[in-house]
Order: sequence, then C-alpha cells, then structure tokens
Amino acid sequence: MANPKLLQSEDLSKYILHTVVYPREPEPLKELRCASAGHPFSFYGTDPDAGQLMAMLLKLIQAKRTIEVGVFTGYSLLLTALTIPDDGKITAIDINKEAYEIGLPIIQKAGVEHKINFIHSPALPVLDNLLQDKENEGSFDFAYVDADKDNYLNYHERLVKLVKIGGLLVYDNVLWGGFVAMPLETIPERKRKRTTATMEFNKTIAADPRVDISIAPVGDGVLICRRVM
Ligand SMILES: C[S@@+](CC[C@H](N)C(=O)[O-])C[C@H]1O[C@@H](n2cnc3c(N)ncnc32)[C@H](O)[C@@H]1O
Ligand SMILES: O=c1cc(-c2ccc(O)cc2)oc2c(O)c(O)ccc12
Repeated sequence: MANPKLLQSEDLSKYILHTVVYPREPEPLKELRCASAGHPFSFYGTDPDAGQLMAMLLKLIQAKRTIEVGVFTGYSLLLTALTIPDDGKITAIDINKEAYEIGLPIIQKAGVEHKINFIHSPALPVLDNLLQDKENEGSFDFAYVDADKDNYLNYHERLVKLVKIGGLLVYDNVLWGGFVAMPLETIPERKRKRTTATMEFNKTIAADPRVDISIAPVGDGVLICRRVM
C-alpha cells in the first residue's frame, strides 16, 4: 500500500515504491513485510523506501558492527543482516519480544540469524552497560534508531560515543508525518508530546558539532548523522 506521508501525493509515493523500491526489495524482506501486515501496529515497520536508503548507507561505509534500537517484527533488522558481511554483528534491542518472534522464522530461513544478538530490554540501560566497557567506545560502524521518540536525544548521547568517527547514526521518523512543521494547535492532542520531542531532537542535533547531518525526506523522514569528532 502506498503511503503519501511526506510527499502528500499518493501517486508519487506509489510511483517511487513500484518503480524503484519493490522491484529491488529482497524476497525475505517482502515476506517479512507481508507477515507483519496483519499486526495491529504494522505501520511501525520501517518504510521500504527508507530501508532502501539504509541498505545503501550500510554498503557505502561497509558496515560490519551495527546497533539497532527498536526492532518490532524485524524489517530494518533483517535488511541490515542481509546487507552486512557474513561475519558482521548486529546488536538489536527491543522491549517487545513477541513482535520479534513474528519475523524470526523468516530471518532464520534467510540464513542470517547468526549475525544477530537480540536483547530483550529497554534500550537505555543496555547502551549504558555497553559504555561501561571502554572497548565499546567508537566500536560500532552504524546505529539505527526507530523506537520511543521521546528518548531519541538520550539515545543520541550514548550512541555518538559508541559509533566510531566516520560512522553513521540514522534516526527514523524525524519529520513525524509532517507535524514538526505545523502550528501546535492544529496537531491532534495525542500527537503533540511526540511532535515537540521530535522538534527538540532535530533542533539539538542541528547544533551538535560532533556530527555532520542531512535529513532525507523518505519514509517518515530519516536523519543521517556522520560522527566527525
Ligand atoms: C517503530 S517500531 C520499530 C520498527 C522496526 N525498526 C522495523 O523496521 O520494523 C518501535 C519499536 O520500539 C520498541 N521500543 C519502544 N520503547 C523502547 C525502549 N525504551 N527500548 C527498546 N525498545 C523500545 C517498541 O517495542 C517497538 O517494537
Ligand atoms: O505511530 C507511531 C508510533 C511509533 C512509536 C511510538 C512509541 C514508541 O515507544 C515506539 C514507536 O512509531 C512509529 C513509527 O516508527 C512509524 O514509522 C510510524 C508511526 C509510528
């Protein structure tokens, strides 16, 4: 299903998905997307166009050691596992193991489970724990965050230390369906807290000298940060 989200044009979204994204989507990812479609939160899954960009970034930096905060049924996780080399490793963290178990048989069938260390936990203590060991500092090539939006700044503070200089930190949903650019009073009340958190996050990252940045308006808005110091 096409999702007009940011482009505001269902036809253009459909065009992009059907012309350049779906024809190149690996079969296991298609299968995982279909297996997740019946889930009440199926919209949580990383958008396939954002996924395509993510795979490109992983390849460009030849990522081997990655970390993911927010797994759900595993679309972005499987994408990463299919993209990094056979001896690559992904530390993947989520509080929801049931959702991960929906995608797990497909991950196993794709022959990439050995690259995954799934940690069933809130992410912050896991990141803090990793930082207890100095050896983990600057040891990751790539980090992907697609979890509780209110914590993005907390994740950034930890991940920027865990990712090496020259490595990438990628954040999903930074344009939050376009709400970040709307007057607050026009935004449904239940969406306001996350909208202000996302606005605050974007503003803070824009002023963070430790990273180069770019927002790609694919999916729901993907912020790419490159650690520079
Ligand atoms: C949008 S979904 C992730 C989608 C996933 N990247 C994909 O491609 O399918 C967000 C996930 O973040 C997880 N989550 C929320 N709060 C969390 C926290 N504090 N620590 C770890 N995971 C969390 C939720 O359980 C949910 O599975
Ligand atoms: O509508 C959502 C909500 C989330 C979300 C909310 C709270 C959490 O603790 C985690 C995730 O994430 C979304 C998402 O990643 C997306 O691509 C679309 C919509 C939502």
